Amino acid sequence: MAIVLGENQYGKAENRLVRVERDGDEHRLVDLSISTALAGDLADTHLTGANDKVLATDTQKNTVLAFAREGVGQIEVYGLRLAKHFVGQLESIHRARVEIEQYPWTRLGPHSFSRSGEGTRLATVTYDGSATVEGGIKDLTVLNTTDSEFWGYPRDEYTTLPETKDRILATAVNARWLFSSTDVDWGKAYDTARVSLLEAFANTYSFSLQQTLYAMGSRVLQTVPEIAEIRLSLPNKHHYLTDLSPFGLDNPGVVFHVGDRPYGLIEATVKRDS
Ligand SMILES: O=c1[nH]c(=O)c2[nH]c(=O)[nH]c2[nH]1
Repeated sequence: MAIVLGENQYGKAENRLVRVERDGDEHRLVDLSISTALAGDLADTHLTGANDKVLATDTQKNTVLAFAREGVGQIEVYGLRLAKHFVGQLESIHRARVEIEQYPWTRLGPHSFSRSGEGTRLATVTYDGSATVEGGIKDLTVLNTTDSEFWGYPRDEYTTLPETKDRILATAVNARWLFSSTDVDWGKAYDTARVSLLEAFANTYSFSLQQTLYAMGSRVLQTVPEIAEIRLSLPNKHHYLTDLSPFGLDNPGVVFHVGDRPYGLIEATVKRDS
């Protein structure tokens, strides 16, 4: 039986990096997690342990930190700088993937901040001679207290879910979008995509989370021309109306208990037809 090495990559995962920008009395904060992953002519280290083609993961970590000295800027640009550097560094490295998460902070004062819930910004840059950039957002928790129904689904011997003409709809948006170019105003694209997701969620009268997902994805494609497609993964954060009748109380849509798990997970890609 022949045994061969399959696909492989290696890197330093989840480098946590905070950069403080002190130009002036009002400081700015950049809070990131960066994961690097390199691939290429790396059979030797797996098969014989010869490491002459391996850019050490410790070196990758140091590079991530050293590059931040000069400035981070938009995370897509920082990712592109790093990915191109890694591929240029050793003949053996053919592809670099840099995944960045940027945690949001709200200003409290000139040098004070609080972590905010406006969603974690994501960027994944892949460089193998040409560059691919994906943006995204995760942990953007949203909720509509009404304008959500779910009914008309088939019933079989295992169906117990009552149909509803009024429910809470809540999710934590997890979205990734593929840019068709690297010549993009990254900050504007992110802000526009984020606002579009929120507006479409808030303004869609929903008959299913699937319908809301499609509306959210469509809105992003309508408002950010450089985005070719968007993948959405939306957990349905179920809110169950609590039965208060044992206590002699009614419950006209006031008290809910929130289900943790299991949860519905609604996922789809929305893309341009071309
Ligand atoms: O929006 C929903 N989509 C579903 O597919 C589904 N399934 C379910 O039990 N509740 C819901 N809600």
